[in-house]
Amino acid sequence: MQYSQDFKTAAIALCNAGKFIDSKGWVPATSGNFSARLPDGTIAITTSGKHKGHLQVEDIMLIDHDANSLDGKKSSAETGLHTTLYKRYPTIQAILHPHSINAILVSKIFGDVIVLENYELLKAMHSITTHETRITVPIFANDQDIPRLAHVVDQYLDTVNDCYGYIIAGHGLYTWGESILEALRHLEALDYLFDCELRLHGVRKP
Ligand SMILES: CSC[C@@H](O)[C@@H](O)C(=O)COP(=O)(O)O
Ligand SMILES: [Zn+2]
Repeated sequence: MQYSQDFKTAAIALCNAGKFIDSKGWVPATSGNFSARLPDGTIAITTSGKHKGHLQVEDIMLIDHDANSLDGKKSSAETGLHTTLYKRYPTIQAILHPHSINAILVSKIFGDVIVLENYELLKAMHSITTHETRITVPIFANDQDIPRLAHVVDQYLDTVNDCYGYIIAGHGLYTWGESILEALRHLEALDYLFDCELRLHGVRKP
């Protein structure tokens, strides 16, 4: 398979994102998956079962927007969650899914959603310009049936205007952005804000 320059650039950026995310302890074992949409609409995505902190360019593969492999490799088990988001949001170009402890703790403590408001760091989120903002991060029950889970997420997203990410209970966070860097910024900000809420609720020591 002859990969395009766009693919190679995205693959290197996803590998580097993985190193950073792993340095935070957010992708233990072989957990997590990442993707980036290329200008021609195809998607560079992590192959299944690799350690996401030690990714090599060969661990990134190419799929079409319906999740079909274009290079014969096996994509993430959660590919359907990525393609559903790309179909819904034409402007997003990257999706990151870590298994961060804070996201998991949040899902054990809060109910169907966690609300984040009056934090300066909310301005790290796309198009938010003031701390006087409230964002809602929904929490969905985990499900090994990915098409069914993708449908539940998609139905929820039909009902809201802005959404920066969602938590799968006991599992991890999905977040996205208009670039890999923006998705990384959203991930780091959300994890920090989850940490604030967990400390407020006495789950973590201040
Ligand atoms: C190591 S368990 C984690 C997996 O079940 C899954 O949730 C995950 O995030 C990674 O799956 P992958 O197929 O490598 O993309
Ligand atoms: Zn996962």
